[in-house]
Amino acid sequence: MNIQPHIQLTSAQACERVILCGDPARVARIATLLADVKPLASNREFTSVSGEFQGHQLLICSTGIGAPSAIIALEELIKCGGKRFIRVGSAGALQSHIALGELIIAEAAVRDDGGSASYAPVAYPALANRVLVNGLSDYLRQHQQHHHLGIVRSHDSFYTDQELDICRRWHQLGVLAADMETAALLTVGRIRGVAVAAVLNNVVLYGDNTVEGVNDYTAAEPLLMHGEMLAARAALAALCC
Ligand SMILES: O=P(O)(O)O[C@H]1O[C@H](CO)[C@@H](O)[C@H]1O
Ligand SMILES: O=c1cc[nH]c(=O)[nH]1
Repeated sequence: MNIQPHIQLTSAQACERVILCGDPARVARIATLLADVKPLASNREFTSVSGEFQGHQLLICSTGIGAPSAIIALEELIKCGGKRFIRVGSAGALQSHIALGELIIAEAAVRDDGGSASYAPVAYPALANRVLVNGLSDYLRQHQQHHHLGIVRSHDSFYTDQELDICRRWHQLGVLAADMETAALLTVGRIRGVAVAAVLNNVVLYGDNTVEGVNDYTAAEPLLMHGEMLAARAALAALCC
């Protein structure tokens, strides 16, 4: 049984259903929704726990920031038996009708990342798994939670001098929000034949300062924590239906 070099898991911890998130601290917060939680591994940016939800075994694993580490986590989790993945992430809105803490379900993603480009030309679409997308939106609709469905953009840069112009361009094209991992996860998931989707918590209003918005995304911010836990509940429902 080979131990995967980065996530430090083996197929002995096999779990078909997986929640992915960027921040390792989010793993413990999402795990409060599970029963029988067991810490599995913590290596670099990859922290994982297992647990049970409504009779189903699940794994939660952090992926760090950006496409390369997200792809590494996805590839190694697939080797450990992962088949269905939902990213519970955060994003910055690219449209002014998206409020703080509101959720965005990615139907597809603009591939402005370098990681997915090493797998397929950018003309290859980054498309979410339809069953998981429906599961996420069904849960939010049933719980009367206003949410958004559409295209997000995944990027590699935070601090270039062109960020405002880049955001304005994708805003004009109707893209809903920006994150850094969704496009890579959707692309590599498709290529590997596993189901992947993403539900993103809006932590920055369109037009507001991105750095300040990301800085405010802490466990002390109730609106953003509400969005995070709602995203996690929707992901659990979609993975376990
Ligand atoms: O909160 P997570 O899931 O990490 O998502 C977003 O936050 C990070 C940037 O601050 C990037 O990883 C971006 O995709
Ligand atoms: O623009 C943004 C805001 C939050 N997180 C991102 O990845 N991008």
